[in-house]
Amino acid sequence: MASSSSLQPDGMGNHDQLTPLEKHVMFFDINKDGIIYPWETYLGFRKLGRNIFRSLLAAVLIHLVLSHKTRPGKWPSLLFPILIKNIKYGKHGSDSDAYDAEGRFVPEKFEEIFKKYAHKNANSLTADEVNELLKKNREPKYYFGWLNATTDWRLLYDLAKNKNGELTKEAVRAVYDGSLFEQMTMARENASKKSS
Ligand code: HEM
Ligand SMILES: [Ca+2]
Repeated sequence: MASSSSLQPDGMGNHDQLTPLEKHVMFFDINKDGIIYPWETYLGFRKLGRNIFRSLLAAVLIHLVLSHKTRPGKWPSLLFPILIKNIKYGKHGSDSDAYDAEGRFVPEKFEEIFKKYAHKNANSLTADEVNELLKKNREPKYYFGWLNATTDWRLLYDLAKNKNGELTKEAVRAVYDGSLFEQMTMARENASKKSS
């Protein structure tokens, strides 16, 4: 049966039925109505500790790129909403394919990332290894997808690298199932409680 969370009209309240890609973006849907507006993305990035400028930039770019892909009809909405139930249409090329076309997680593709690029340590990626991954995943002449993939991975590396400058397999796994963002905000909140 469904979890105890209240069901929204579009079913977004029921986490059990969400695909991993839907869970990946759920953190940014602050009022959990199934739609992410640019100000929610902005606040999500602020919660993750990004500064005002970077958070604004991320919100503008993400919504310019993804809003129309997830909305029916050909006219853009001036509020640039992203509909979570259609987030699979936001998939782009030059990615790892660890999300399939339906937004499901593909464990083999995830394992492949570490088999191919984790040279120094089998369970983590250095900055150079992330760059190598991006170079190898790059589809020729498809600059848009590559730019998107670069932003995803650089951002992930920046936010989630450990004190040795490595991105652990655990952290990458958690970005795919959507739990990383909650974990990071909890860690930040605990750290600020301790220091106050
Ligand atoms: C700190 C914030 C974020 C980080 C670190 C992040 C990171 C990532 C990573 C590493 C991937 C996997 C790419 C691959 O498999 O090669 C990904 C995929 C994706 N992300 Fe995010 N993401 C963030 C926020 C968002 C937001 C706010 C949205 C939209 C509302 C979003 C939408 C997507 C989509 C649609 C994909 C699938 C792309 C594909 O596989 O082609 N992400 N993200
Ligand atoms: Ca919302």
